[in-house]
This record gives sequence, C-alpha cells and structure tokens, in this order.
Amino acid sequence: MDAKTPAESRTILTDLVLPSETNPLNNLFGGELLARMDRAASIAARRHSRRIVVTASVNHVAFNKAVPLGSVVTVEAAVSRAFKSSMEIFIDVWVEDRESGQRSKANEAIYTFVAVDETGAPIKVPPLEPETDLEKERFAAALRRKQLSLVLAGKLKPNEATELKALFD
Ligand SMILES: CCCCCCCCCCCCCCCC(=O)SCCNC(=O)CCNC(=O)[C@H](O)C(C)(C)COP(=O)(O)OP(=O)(O)OC[C@H]1O[C@@H](n2cnc3c(N)ncnc32)[C@H](O)[C@@H]1OP(=O)(O)O
Repeated sequence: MDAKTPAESRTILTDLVLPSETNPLNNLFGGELLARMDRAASIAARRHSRRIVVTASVNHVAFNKAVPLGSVVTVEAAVSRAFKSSMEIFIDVWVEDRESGQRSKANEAIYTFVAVDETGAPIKVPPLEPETDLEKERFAAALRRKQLSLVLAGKLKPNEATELKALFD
C-alpha cells in the first residue's frame, strides 16, 4: 500500500455558531464542538483509508477558549499517524475574530478511527508519511498516545506500554 501524506486527508469545515448550539453563557456547547470534530475527523480518516471508518476513541480534548455565539469556527482535521487498521487524527479548532477577521486557535483534540470492512472487522490502512516539522512531531508522539489510550481502555497492560514507560525512565 502506498504511503499518503497528512495533506491528502486534510479536511476543513467552516461553520457559524447558531443560538440553538449555545449554552446559557452564549458559548458553543462542548458536545456540539465534539460532534463537528468527529465529522471532520471521520472525513479525514475516510480520505486516508478510502474505507468505512468508526470512531474508536477520543484520546484528548482541550476546550481552551469559549467560542461565542455568532463566531465563525473552522475545524481542521488530518491523519497524524496510521498504524495497522487505526489512524490517529489531530484536530485544530480556529475562531475568526468578527471585526478583524484574524484567526486564533480555540481548541484541539485527538481522535482514533479504525477502518473496517462491511462486517465491521478492522482492515489494513496505508502508512502515513509526515512532511512538515509539525506533522513529524505529531507522528513521533502518536505511538505514545495510542499506548496510553489502550491502557486506559484496559486493552494493553501498563508494563507492555514501552513507549509510554520510556517517558519516565
Ligand atoms: C451510497 C451511500 C453511501 C453513504 C456512505 C456514507 C458514509 C458516511 C460515512 C460517515 C462516517 C461516519 C463516521 C462516524 C464514526 C462513528 O461515529 S462510528 C460510531 C461510534 N463508534 C463505534 O461504534 C465503534 C465501535 N467499536 C468497534 O467497532 C470496535 O471496538 C473497533 C473500534 C473496530 C475496534 O475493534 P477491536 O475488536 O478492538 O479490534 P482490534 O483488532 O483489537 O483493534 C483494531 C485497532 O483499533 C485500535 N484500538 C482499539 N481500541 C482503541 C482505543 N481505545 N484507543 C486507541 N486505539 C484503539 C487497536 O489498537 C487496533 O489498532 P491497529 O494496531 O490495528 O492499528
């Protein structure tokens, strides 16, 4: 299988924050943002694998900045590393200032998707070849994050999480 670059899966969704999507402080609901990120990430995973994909885990979410009503929100997702059947997707969320139009980073998240066949069984995906420094940095740390996610899910014994353990050595 030929390797693909993160640019080939990059998916950009831009949308407004409407009143029905806000909390009593008039900021975007966290759940609404999670759903937007899941949609963008699933498209990125599909672009990389050209397969049916399912969300296996949400590994990290940081709601660093509230996103006010009326904001223009851009969710940018790309595959940051591909393993056998799973793909780590890194998602950056940007908010555009209403007056200046300047973009600032509001949130980020990391999701894991798995490519499956018609019966739901995991299936192989192409490898990922990072190009930029940021892509290489995210690629290098992805195995550690995968191991942490598997340990938390009870699918890997902590003493088998070699990359994770190396952090503390
Ligand atoms: C003509 C019309 C066409 C229309 C066309 C429309 C198409 C429109 C498409 C829309 C696309 C929407 C996309 C929505 C996405 C959902 O919302 S899907 C719904 C929510 N998710 C689910 O229901 C998934 C339910 N879970 C599962 O099915 C299984 O647990 C999974 C995820 C397939 C994994 O199965 P498993 O038995 O654990 O398999 P296993 O071989 O152990 O693991 C497989 C891989 O997953 C990894 N993994 C498993 N668990 C974890 C974890 N917690 N953390 C990290 N990695 C994990 C494993 O490490 C392994 O990785 P690799 O080493 O192979 O790379």
